[in-house]
Amino acid sequence: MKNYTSLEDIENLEELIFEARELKKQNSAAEVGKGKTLGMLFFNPSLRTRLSTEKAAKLLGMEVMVMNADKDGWALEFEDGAVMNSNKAEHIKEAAAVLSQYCDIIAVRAFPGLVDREKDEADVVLAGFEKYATVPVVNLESATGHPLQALTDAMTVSELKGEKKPKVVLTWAPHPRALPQAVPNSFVEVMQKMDVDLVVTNPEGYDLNPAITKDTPVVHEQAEALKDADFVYVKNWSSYEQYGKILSEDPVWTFDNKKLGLTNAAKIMHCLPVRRNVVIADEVLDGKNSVVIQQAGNRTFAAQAVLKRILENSKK
Ligand SMILES: NCCC[C@H](NC(=O)CCC(=O)O)C(=O)O
Ligand SMILES: NC(=O)OP(=O)(O)O
Repeated sequence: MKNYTSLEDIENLEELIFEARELKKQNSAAEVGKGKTLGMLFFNPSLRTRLSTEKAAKLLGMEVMVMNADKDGWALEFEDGAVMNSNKAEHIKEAAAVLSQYCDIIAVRAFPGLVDREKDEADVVLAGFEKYATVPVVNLESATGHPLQALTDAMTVSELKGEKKPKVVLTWAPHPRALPQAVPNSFVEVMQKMDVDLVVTNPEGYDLNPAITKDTPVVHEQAEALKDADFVYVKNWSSYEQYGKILSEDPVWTFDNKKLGLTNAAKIMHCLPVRRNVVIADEVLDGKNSVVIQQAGNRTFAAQAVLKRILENSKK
């Protein structure tokens, strides 16, 4: 693994999950990152990604530098050939090259604008770092994907599934704000790599990018999709078709105990942060089927597995 910017960077998912689960058992410091520095740039807020990735790096012996790049850094220009006579003070060419001298791995969080689909799909911030950094780059949630979350989700399913091939349902839920498709995109991509029956359910108008769902069934009847589910991943996203729009806030899609009753006593997952009683009802989040805390706990070990792979690879 050279970079970790999308699920495509995983050579063998099963091995990587195994590694993360082994690291969880050890939960102890290693030497592989000694003398190496992780630099993390956040263009958006974070609790889990920021702290679990920092913890993961430290467990590997790395030094960590974190910057709220949106607030504390110079406004960055990403366009090639731009005449920088407006509000952007620094070009990604210099920023990435300079950071590459301070860091052995650069990790970046940059959400989409949710206005211009083409622009978001170009993932300019992450792609800019990938292009101009001379060290490995890790995606901490970009405009289109959240692969560290997805690896965590895959690890959590692997820990909790029984002998039989599980039915995994990704269901849309309402939310007052327009949210990215990054988390559901990466969840679909990672589940497609696993031995599970995956179904996506969402209201009409909320179908994810068909280039991502591919032949995964997309059902507009939530109750039908939830039938016999062993895992339900609840998540809001804004419309992909009417890009970035909120088309519905219908509470009929909120995940409550009645919905849980339609499943095969499913484990309930969410990446967090979650809006209680809008996305998922208290009774579910506080009930025994919720695994969201275990899921968030696994973030450390998924990140550790990825950073370890990158460090080992860059030693060669
Ligand atoms: N990193 C995990 C989720 C981040 C983001 N959620 C949010 O922005 C929720 C914020 C709110 O509830 O206002 C998302 O859905 O991609
Ligand atoms: N799940 C997740 O990425 O959480 P944060 O946004 O708090 O990092």
